[in-house]
Amino acid sequence: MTTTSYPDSPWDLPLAKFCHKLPKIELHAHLTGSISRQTLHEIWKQKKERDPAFEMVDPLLEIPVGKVDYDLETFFPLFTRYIYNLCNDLLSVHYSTHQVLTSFESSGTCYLELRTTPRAFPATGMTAEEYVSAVLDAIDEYSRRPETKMVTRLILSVDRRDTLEKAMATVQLAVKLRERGVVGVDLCGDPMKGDISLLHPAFTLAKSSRLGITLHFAEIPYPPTPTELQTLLSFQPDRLGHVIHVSEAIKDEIARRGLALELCLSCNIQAKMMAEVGGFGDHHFGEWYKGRETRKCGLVICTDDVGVFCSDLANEYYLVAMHFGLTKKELWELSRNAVKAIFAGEEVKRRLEEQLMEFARLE
Ligand SMILES: CNc1ncnc2c1ncn2[C@@H]1O[C@H](COP(=O)(O)O)[C@@H](O)[C@H]1O
Repeated sequence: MTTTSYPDSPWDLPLAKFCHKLPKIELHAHLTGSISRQTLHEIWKQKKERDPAFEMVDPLLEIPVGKVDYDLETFFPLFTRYIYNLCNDLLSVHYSTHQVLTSFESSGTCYLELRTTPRAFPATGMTAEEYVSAVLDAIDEYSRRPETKMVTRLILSVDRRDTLEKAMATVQLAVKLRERGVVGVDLCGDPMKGDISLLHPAFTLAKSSRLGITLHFAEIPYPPTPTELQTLLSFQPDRLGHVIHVSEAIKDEIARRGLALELCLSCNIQAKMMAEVGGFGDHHFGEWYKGRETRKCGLVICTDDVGVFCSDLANEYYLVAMHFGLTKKELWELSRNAVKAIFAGEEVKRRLEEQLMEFARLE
């Protein structure tokens, strides 16, 4: 059935179509984790054609279609042992970024803050700055196409295992590339590794440079240092990702600061990150949404790693409606509220707000 068989008003569309059509804001998407298996396969095929001796296993065998049950033990090595070795040159970085942007836009994303960890590839001689530059070139090229409507900005990620020197270099790179669309910094990586307190000066620099700060927060019940959450809050973040294993006192503190939360349902459920492995209805989105008048935080629905967990942003909104009973109007409000949490400036916010108001008037 084609969309033309439905009435023009989005409010009359079946829920799944409505979720697709709704202009949505994506604020937590890791570039490499958002590359689809098909795109990885195409990159692999091109490499194999150029060099028959190329030895890597086909991505469709390494990451079989339909497999989404990666947990924290199996998830991180997928990048370090496999995808980073495949996407390690200008061509593959440019192509994969283009494909990721295309799929976000086709799931109805109107504003995307993509994030990636600057890294050098000794095997091909590409430096960390060249890597980020290649990503920005691909974003530029995509954004300039007349048919592109989605606005894209970039966040640079510090990995929890980075040295302070590397973390400082990432923040300095973010400052240097601000004019090209870098809006903030993130702290990510395997939550079971690293002493993040060593990275404090890097986030102090990010704050004083007026970059947005978002941090992966409370992904596991017992982080490597017991005071990790207090330390992370001392980095003065604007937004927090995941926010799973938090005490009532920390929840109150998050609300007191009015931080925005980037919540990634499919990732948390598939990777079994919740204390009690339950269904979607047990996700903490429900608690924050129900208590939104008491604990006033921006709640932003995000995908995290759509290439691995295979649920796009439209489907994440659909899951929210199905499992927490949100109406179409409430889904629209969720997206509209997410605009307040973006790191881009007032002009972009104003345009997104207009776009959402325009969508609402179509009734
Ligand atoms: C459970 N969710 C998560 N928690 C923590 N870190 C995550 C993550 N999902 C992805 N990453 C981080 O993002 C990198 C891949 O994208 P980029 O190479 O940066 O584009 C991963 O290697 C990991 O460090």
